[in-house]
Amino acid sequence: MELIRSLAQLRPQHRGCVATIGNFDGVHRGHQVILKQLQQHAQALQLPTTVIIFEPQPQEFFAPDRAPPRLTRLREKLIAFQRYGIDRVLCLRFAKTALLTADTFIQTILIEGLGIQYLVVGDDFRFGKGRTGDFKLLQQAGMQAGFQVESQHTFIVDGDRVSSTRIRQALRQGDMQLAQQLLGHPYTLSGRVRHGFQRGRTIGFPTANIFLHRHASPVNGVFAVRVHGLETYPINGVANLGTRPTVDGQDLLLETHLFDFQRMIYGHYVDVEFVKKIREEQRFASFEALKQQIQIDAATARTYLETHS
Ligand SMILES: Cc1cc2nc3c(=O)[nH]c(=O)nc-3n(C[C@H](O)[C@H](O)[C@H](O)COP(=O)(O)O)c2cc1C
Ligand SMILES: Nc1ncnc2c1ncn2[C@@H]1O[C@H](COP(=O)(O)OP(=O)(O)OP(=O)(O)O)[C@@H](O)[C@H]1O
Repeated sequence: MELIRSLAQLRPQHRGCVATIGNFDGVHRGHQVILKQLQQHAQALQLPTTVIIFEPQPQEFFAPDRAPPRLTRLREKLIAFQRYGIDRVLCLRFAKTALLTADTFIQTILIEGLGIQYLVVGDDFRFGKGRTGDFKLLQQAGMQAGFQVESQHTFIVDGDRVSSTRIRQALRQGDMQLAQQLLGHPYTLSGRVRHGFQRGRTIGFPTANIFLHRHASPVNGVFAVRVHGLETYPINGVANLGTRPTVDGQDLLLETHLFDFQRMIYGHYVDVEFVKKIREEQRFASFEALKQQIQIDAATARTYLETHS
């Protein structure tokens, strides 16, 4: 898969493709339907697939303080696109794209930049300055410029539209099963294991730490987890995602204690799959009280994972 980081990087060989546009936060089941459609048309037309995304995401650009925490960072989206067989990703800097009217967006990006032949979008897709562009406008432009546009029906689970907002809500409520159903895969956070303050090992719970480098996460609290990327099979564990109020922590940290595992894993890149929420993070009166609770959490997680494999 090829990543094209700006319009300026587009070359004549990138022209002629089957494309879609959007945030694709979570690359959830609604998005997956679009990606599948894209592939089918690309195969029929013998053209490559191109996904157009924006960085930062529009909400993060317009209201950075109010934007909800992302489900997937750029790296995770790219891994998902690759998994779904996408050929190219055009990642546009939204600061520039935000200024384009819908007509200019179509002309400069879709027609002159990519020379698209076929476009697939969701039925509520909006774009361009003031979100004035829609399926109808795309269709009119397509008739003039010679490309086809298809609108995909809203993908629904249990009577409601699958959306990144709904997935965030499920995660906030600790409903990992619903989140998985909407995502089409379990919710996972990835990162490199770093050194912690090493108090964990003094209480018998050494942890693999992943700094999330962000202010907010869609999930918080204590979870039964499966960690991928260390062995050929997943390793069970118990994790806390939070700021560790008991030890006056500040940064958002994902700390995982792996069961029956002793290897040094600093520097390893791992995927932590959130299987079951156990409880919210709390401030404990003492480190001893926290230790006792972690013992209970570990036993709860172990039992759950062993009985739900
Ligand atoms: C399963 C588990 C649950 C935890 N729950 C909490 C919690 O509720 N409140 C809290 O302040 N810290 C919690 N922690 C984080 C501990 O404060 C942290 O692991 C401890 O301070 C040791 O960190 P260090 O090894 O980086 O020094 C939890 C850690 C684990 C592994
Ligand atoms: N449930 C769905 N069914 C069909 N198409 C969808 C669905 N969710 C998103 N899409 C489409 O996928 C493409 C990329 O979506 P994007 O993430 O930008 O939009 P969105 O509608 O804001 O999604 P979300 O609400 O999930 O964040 C768009 O064309 C959008 O219309």
